[in-house]
Amino acid sequence: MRKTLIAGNWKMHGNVASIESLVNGIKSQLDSSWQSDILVCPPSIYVDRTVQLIKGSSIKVGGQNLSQQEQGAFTGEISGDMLADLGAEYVLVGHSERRSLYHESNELVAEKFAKALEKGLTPVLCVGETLEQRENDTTMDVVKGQIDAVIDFYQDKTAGLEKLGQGVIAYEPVWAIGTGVTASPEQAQEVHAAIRHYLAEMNTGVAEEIQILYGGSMKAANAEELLAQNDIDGGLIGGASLKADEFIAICKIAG
Ligand SMILES: O=C(CO)COP(=O)(O)O
Repeated sequence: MRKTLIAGNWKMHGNVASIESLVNGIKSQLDSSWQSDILVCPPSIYVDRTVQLIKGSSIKVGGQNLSQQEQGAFTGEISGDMLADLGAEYVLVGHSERRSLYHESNELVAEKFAKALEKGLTPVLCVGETLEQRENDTTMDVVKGQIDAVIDFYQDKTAGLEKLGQGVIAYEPVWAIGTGVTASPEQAQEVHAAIRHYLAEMNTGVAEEIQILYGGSMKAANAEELLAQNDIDGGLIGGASLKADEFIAICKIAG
């Protein structure tokens, strides 16, 4: 039975005061009977503070990105060790904004995925197609390519699949991110099921167990329908995760 994961990606938003009020707002409304995991991914500079703020609650903290490098002369980069050192448990890799704005290739994202695992962090591999790719009917080719790169990073396919299975996948259609246009529950479920089917052809255990989150304009008003789909195991939420009441409403639906 896959556990639901509700994750907030705060992107480059917030300051000390707003993050304090956001975390306290979420914390104060948590219900200990909820079965889902709750994760927040602040900007890296606020990871430390967020970890302090969530203390005493079940909320987990993740980074939004990490370097594929171990350490050294890489000005401006954040290593997996640093995130883990501060108490982060997860890290996003390959968010579409990183892929498009910072030219992160599938291969680079695979390196980051591997580095995260090596450091004891759970990588959340973000995958998804642009509107043009969807219109050209290449959604699954794109998504498979993004997943294959992670598997192929390892010596053999069996090891690669096992490593992939230690992470989380987030399907985030680029056309639905920050646009207010959500994939319909059917559209999202179709891709989630296709991802699971693709993995099942290679390793049924990994396919059954891996959490596949949906991301792209998810909010309290559409979360119920999306989370009701068989292959949607949670959400990766941007804008709606910046408001405590809205985020908590989604967590409550996930229950
Ligand atoms: O990119 C996202 C989460 O990583 C989704 O962002 P929005 O929820 O703002 O569309």
